[in-house]
Amino acid sequence: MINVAVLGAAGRMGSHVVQAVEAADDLALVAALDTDDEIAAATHAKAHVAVDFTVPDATEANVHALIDAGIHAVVGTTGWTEDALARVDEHLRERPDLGVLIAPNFAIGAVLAMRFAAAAAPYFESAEVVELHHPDKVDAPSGTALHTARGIAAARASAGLAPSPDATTHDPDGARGANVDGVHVHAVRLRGLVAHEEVLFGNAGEAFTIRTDSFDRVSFMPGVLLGVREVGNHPGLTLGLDRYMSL
Ligand SMILES: NC(=O)C1=CN([C@@H]2O[C@H](COP(=O)(O)OP(=O)(O)OC[C@H]3O[C@@H](n4cnc5c(N)ncnc54)[C@H](OP(=O)(O)O)[C@@H]3O)[C@@H](O)[C@H]2O)C=CC1
Ligand SMILES: O=C(O)C1=N[C@H](C(=O)O)C[C@H](O)C1
Repeated sequence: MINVAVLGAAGRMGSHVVQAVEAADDLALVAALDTDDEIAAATHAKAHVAVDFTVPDATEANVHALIDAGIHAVVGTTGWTEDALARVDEHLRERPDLGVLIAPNFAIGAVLAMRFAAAAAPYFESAEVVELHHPDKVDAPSGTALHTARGIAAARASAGLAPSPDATTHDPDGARGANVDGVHVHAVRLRGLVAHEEVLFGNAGEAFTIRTDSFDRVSFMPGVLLGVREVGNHPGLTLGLDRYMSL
């Protein structure tokens, strides 16, 4: 039995994780924590793994506290910077027995979309990312879109591709979106949506589109549970659920 604590348990994602853990025969929910609760409560409850779906401003401090407490961490919260990831990596050197998984998206379709986008990237002159989310989301672009764009940019760089063609010289209102390592990323916020992404590739005379849709937050739960079950077998810092899958 794996004892699980959920941080952000009252939130949109955390409340789904609480239900998914409670429904799993091999997992025990031992702590459901939210704002103002101390990580110490997870220690007292003998948690082996903590799942963090909180807010970008809180998640790094939570992960450091979990490492200090000797608890594996599965993190879905977005907003991680390269510097913050480096600090977690450094901290984990003090605890080589612990695993921390930080994944921008736990939906299987989104994990595959990120991998497929990186695989397709060397073969197209143009690439852009459009992410579409519910309007209560606090960060933009989404963590998934950032990861997707960085993967495309790295694959293009490895293949020696020139920048995507773009004649724009006048864009006073930022209509071309965010520029993530040379890949333009556009964020839509619309009531009725949950989490969606399109990756657009173009060559002369053709287009290739990858699209992933999470219509319901239940779509993230199989990936979260995979992370909970596997994090103890993967010491150190892991970025992306694909690292736990045979892809
Ligand atoms: N990786 C993935 O697959 C997915 C990632 N996400 C990401 O997960 C995060 C959460 O999303 P969502 O559930 O929609 O957001 P919510 O705002 O619904 O939930 C966040 C919860 O965390 C609570 N909280 C804030 N600070 C702390 C803290 N220090 N300790 C414990 N709890 C805290 C909030 O309380 P309060 O409201 O009082 O501040 C709230 O209940 C976002 O970064 C989002 O991008 C979302 C979906 C999928
Ligand atoms: O806030 C959300 O809802 C989501 N956040 C994650 C992100 O920023 O990529 C994952 C998913 O897109 C849902």
